[in-house]
Amino acid sequence: MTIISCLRTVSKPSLISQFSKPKPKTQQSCSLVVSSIVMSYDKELAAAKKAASLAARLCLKVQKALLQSDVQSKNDKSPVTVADYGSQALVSFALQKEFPSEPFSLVAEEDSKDLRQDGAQETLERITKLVNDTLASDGAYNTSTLSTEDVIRAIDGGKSEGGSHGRHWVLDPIDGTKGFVRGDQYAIALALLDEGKVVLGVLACPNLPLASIVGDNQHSSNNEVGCLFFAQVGAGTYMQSLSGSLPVKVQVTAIENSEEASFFESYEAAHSNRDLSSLIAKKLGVKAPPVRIDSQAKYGALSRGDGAIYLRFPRKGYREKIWDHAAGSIVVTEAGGVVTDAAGYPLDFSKGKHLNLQAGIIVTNQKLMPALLKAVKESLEEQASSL
Ligand SMILES: Nc1ncnc2c1ncn2[C@@H]1O[C@H](COP(=O)(O)O)[C@@H](OP(=O)(O)O)[C@H]1O
Ligand SMILES: [Mg+2]
Ligand SMILES: [Mg+2]
Ligand SMILES: [Mg+2]
Repeated sequence: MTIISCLRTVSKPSLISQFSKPKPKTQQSCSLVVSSIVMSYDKELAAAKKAASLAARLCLKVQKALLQSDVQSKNDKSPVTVADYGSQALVSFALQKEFPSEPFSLVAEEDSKDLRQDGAQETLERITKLVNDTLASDGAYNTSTLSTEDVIRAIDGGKSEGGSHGRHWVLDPIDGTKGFVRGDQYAIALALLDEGKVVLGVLACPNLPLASIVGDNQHSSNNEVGCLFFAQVGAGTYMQSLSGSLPVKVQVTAIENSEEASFFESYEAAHSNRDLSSLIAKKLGVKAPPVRIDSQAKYGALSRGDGAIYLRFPRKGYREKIWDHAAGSIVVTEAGGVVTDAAGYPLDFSKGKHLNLQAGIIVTNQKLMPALLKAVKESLEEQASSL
């Protein structure tokens, strides 16, 4: 049996242990190969790319036609649009359609509570029409028209709590809702957790240019927008255009001198402590001004070497959600980057919907991480002592 065919036979971790029993010689050599090779999630990745691309198509359509009346108010005051719900319904529906015989678990940002209120019927019908129109324009799932109840059911497919056992899809149907409403950057972010670890991630960034958004390259002749980043554990990170170009392998920047680095932070000032990031940048000798964009498009941009650092320091008490970082983190780590909390610990996606973090999230390449961690530590101490 060749390495490739051996890999294809292994679709569940439990099968790996079967290889450890005494076996004919060919299977023994196969078990050695399997134990040293990471599992393949090709089928899941293909489904995730398809679902996220479809959701991106829906979002693009809505963003074009966005009216202020589409914006509802949620308890946490963040705007939720018909595109958030439509995107979640589509991805949830598509994944269930792709894997009909497997248990389905989806941890996702939205739920249908507001859509079940009196007066929300018209919004629900608009979402349902959008979902049906998008499915029909693609023709991929060969499905009959969905009812409003089907759409509610699909949205509420995302009620899982996640955790350290089994498989859970993790979805942010529109990350960067504020950017979406402004007409700026946003992402459809989909990841898969297996036994608490992120094993694949897809970021559809409909407004992100294919050319670099940082430094000299930003004046490239290629002004096409719409990127799809995808990564699978052990298999690297790739980018293609949402219009379907061939994927290219991407790598984080190789910069070793922090003075040449430029850094990303949130566009929204309320999402991260800018005084702290500018103190850190100063300690590192960073000369370029911060690049401020919404959503996990920051992780996508970093994965292909636009900029070198991402700094995120929410206010005290804010709890980060796994759907805001799961897909982005594997897209960066598979491209050779490092994603940790402010104390240098890896992010733990196995504890349910939230991440338990020390102070913030920092991202850079392996060479710059030690200097970045030192600058973060010193800056946090300085800020604390000045209070
Ligand atoms: N006060 C706050 N601090 C940090 N993050 C916040 C925040 N309020 C909202 N967010 C999160 O920041 C995400 C956007 O990230 P960014 O700042 O990188 O654009 C939002 O995702 P949604 O837009 O999906 O709600 C939301 O989950
Ligand atoms: Mg939100
Ligand atoms: Mg989000
Ligand atoms: Mg969101």
